[in-house]
Amino acid sequence: MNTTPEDYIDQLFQEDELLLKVKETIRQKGMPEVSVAAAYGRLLTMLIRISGARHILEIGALGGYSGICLARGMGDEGRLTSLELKEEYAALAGQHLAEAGYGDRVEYRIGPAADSLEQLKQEGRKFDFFFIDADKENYPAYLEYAIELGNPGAMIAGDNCFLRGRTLNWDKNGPSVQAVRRFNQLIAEDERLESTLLPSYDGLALARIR
Ligand SMILES: C[S@@+](CC[C@H](N)C(=O)[O-])C[C@H]1O[C@@H](n2cnc3c(N)ncnc32)[C@H](O)[C@@H]1O
Repeated sequence: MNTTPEDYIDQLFQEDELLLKVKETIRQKGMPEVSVAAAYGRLLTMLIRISGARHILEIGALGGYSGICLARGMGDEGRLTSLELKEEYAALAGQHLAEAGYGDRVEYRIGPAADSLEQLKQEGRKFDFFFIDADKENYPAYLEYAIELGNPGAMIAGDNCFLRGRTLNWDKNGPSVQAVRRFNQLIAEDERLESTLLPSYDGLALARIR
């Protein structure tokens, strides 16, 4: 009997108690169970640690699972800014980040991420690492903002590039599918980026701003 590479990896690497608790709370509250795959969460921690990123921007907080993974890679100077549409989700994420020990190093901005991104741009804020994981129709716009708000050498990660197979199914052409295809194409072709796309789980785009 064969197992998938993803199941094999998930069995090898166990999530710690706090991350399991975040997932359980999301389940109990009836929130969407769409936290980043555990293996990609670990990858985010590693990328932030390796790159030394200090100013980190997350788009889509949910219950704080990826926020904890991002924060775990930060050094003492690291700060996480997280954009979330729903106030109750941001509150829960903030609670979990506090439990993880990062309560004083995370800022939540509530409302449509496009508005918060414009506000951050007006404030002249710059970031070293972006994790894009919110409404798919705005992925191309979020990528453009990330390039504008990124310091040279900043990294961009974007989750769900395959939309559970819909991106790869040419019979599917809804607005989210078209937007994610456009995002993937920009990731591949934009000359301001060096980039790749990891094919496991739901697909993770990785780029570095030149
Ligand atoms: C896939 S979940 C994020 C999961 C989270 N990054 C994690 O892995 O733990 C997407 C989140 O984006 C939020 N969201 C949806 N549309 C948004 C928008 N226009 N602006 C900001 N956040 C949005 C949703 O409320 C949801 O919490």
